[in-house]
Amino acid sequence: MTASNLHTWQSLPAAQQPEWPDPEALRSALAELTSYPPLVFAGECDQLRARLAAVARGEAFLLQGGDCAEAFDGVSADHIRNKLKTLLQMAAVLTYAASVPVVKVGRIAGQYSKPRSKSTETRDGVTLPVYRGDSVNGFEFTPESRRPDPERLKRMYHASASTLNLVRAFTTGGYADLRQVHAWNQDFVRNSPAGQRYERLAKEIDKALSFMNACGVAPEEFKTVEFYSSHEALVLDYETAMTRVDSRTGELYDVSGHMVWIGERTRQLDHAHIEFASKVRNPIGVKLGPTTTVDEALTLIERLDPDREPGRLTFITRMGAGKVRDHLPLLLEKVTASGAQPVWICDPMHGNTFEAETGHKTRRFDDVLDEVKGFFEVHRALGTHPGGIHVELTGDDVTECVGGGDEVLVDDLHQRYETACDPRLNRSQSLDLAFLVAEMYREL
Ligand SMILES: O=C[C@H](O)[C@H](O)COP(=O)(O)O
Ligand SMILES: C=C(OP(=O)(O)O)C(=O)O
Repeated sequence: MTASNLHTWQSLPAAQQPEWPDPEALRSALAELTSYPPLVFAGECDQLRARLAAVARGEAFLLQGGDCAEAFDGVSADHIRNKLKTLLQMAAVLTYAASVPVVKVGRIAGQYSKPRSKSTETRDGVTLPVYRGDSVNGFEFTPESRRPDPERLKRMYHASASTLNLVRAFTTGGYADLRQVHAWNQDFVRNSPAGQRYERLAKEIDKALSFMNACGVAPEEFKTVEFYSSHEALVLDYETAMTRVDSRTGELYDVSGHMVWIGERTRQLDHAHIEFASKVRNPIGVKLGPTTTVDEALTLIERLDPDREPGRLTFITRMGAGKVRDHLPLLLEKVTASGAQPVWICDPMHGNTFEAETGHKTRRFDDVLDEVKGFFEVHRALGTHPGGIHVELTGDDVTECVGGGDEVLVDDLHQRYETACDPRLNRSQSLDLAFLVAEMYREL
């Protein structure tokens, strides 16, 4: 793969791209981005591919999660720590309670662009461009803020760099040390039912660690955590500007994140996003909604993983709780019969969104759980591996999804509804989900 054929996507239709009003400003921002250092190293992407290959073989479980849309003003130590803490707690639950190695991937350090159902938004008779993520325009409903501004692509790079820097510091500098399992459970979550359940599990982990310590075993793996970044590769100009030739191999890598995925709205086989993804060596995810046909899934494999390399391709199914049991079996059966071995994970969020009577976009925790259950049932019936979950979550105590052990009611939604786009699980709902998924995994 050479840099010269990276641009082939530009002759194809590209859905969901911003309409930048000033082409010269765009060119200048992209030229600057092209000169910036990579955010991740190609060798790390290869390492993640190897970890995902273990998931594809049924030897590990993928936990992918984070914000629906990261925001520039969310780049603070507290926000980043809380998100990471949530993922570390979920991973501890899954590893200990389901006895499976967990590959940890954040929707983090690059998740700044959103595909939208409509290109405009109307309020009180005023129509403006829709908010497409902080990489494109502002959330505030004013003409100035909603005007796409390519300078934001540079801010996205810097916000991703600061986030990743802190994540690397936390995960290798002692914060993610397994002996900190209790410390991750301080603050508001501690007294929730999930927090209390977690505390009991953390005590067991402590005991196991003390026992191993007494036996003279203190593996380095307990002190640091391998953690990877991922985001939707949506704004192709940005992703292209962040793609580099790997000096070791001469191959192209999108160095804006370790893993990138193509969304449900941009996975058309003859469109630009799949063409772009086919050119880079990163692990690639593709969202598969309920309308996905067997032919589409097989062609995606042909386009993105022609060598059938385990770990290269992850199918992220997001069918909806009411559809997963009907739509997933045929896809899974035919893809497996074709000899391909993608990783299959379940996004139980995007097929289960609805508008509550209060006007908030929300999701029911029970629907989220039911979709994961359906996903596990289908895999169990076909003898394939339910490889992981992909969740929109936050470490903060928000009220965006209804239900969970520390129940959020529809009437509570207005209290701390902070998302810029879709509703996320809060920390205790995320922990609830991890415990329930661990139970499902144990029963396989
Ligand atoms: O996260 C997914 C999509 O970007 C989101 O669901 C689109 O939301 P919309 O239907 O409000 O545009
Ligand atoms: C837009 C998203 O999901 P989907 O493409 O599945 O709708 C997302 O995960 O942010």
